[in-house]
Amino acid sequence: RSCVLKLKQQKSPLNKLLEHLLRFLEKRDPHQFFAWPVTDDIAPNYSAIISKPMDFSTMRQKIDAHEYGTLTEFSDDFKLMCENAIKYNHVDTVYNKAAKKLLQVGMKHLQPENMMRSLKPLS
Ligand SMILES: COc1ccc(Br)cc1-c1nc(N)nc2[nH]cnc12
Repeated sequence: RSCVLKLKQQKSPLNKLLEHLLRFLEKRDPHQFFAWPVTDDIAPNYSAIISKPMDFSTMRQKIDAHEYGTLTEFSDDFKLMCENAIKYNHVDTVYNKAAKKLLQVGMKHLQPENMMRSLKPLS
């Protein structure tokens, strides 16, 4: 029984990388606009305008459920999250601006050649 538990606790290298990247990206959302799903209460008619919502808590659940097979799938959800905020919110809002900034920072660090920059503390 204990060996089964041990196997369960083993994190795959990809999952370790994704958890590190998620923490790195969450730090760049100080207002926590992207920490939780956007509700229609917060943003009127959001669910009618945004067909595929995404947020950091959902991404964490997907990591824990091993739903990301590749780094690209993780990056795609990150881009979707930012693009939703850019689409729903007018260009002169804090949310649109924060999403553009977060997307720019995220894409910089999600490029393989730049990955070492955000992974150095791990090595
Ligand atoms: C979870 O969302 C929020 C939480 C707290 C606060 Br204040 C605002 C939002 C929020 N509001 C809008 N209009 N668009 C978004 N895109 C991502 N976040 C948001």
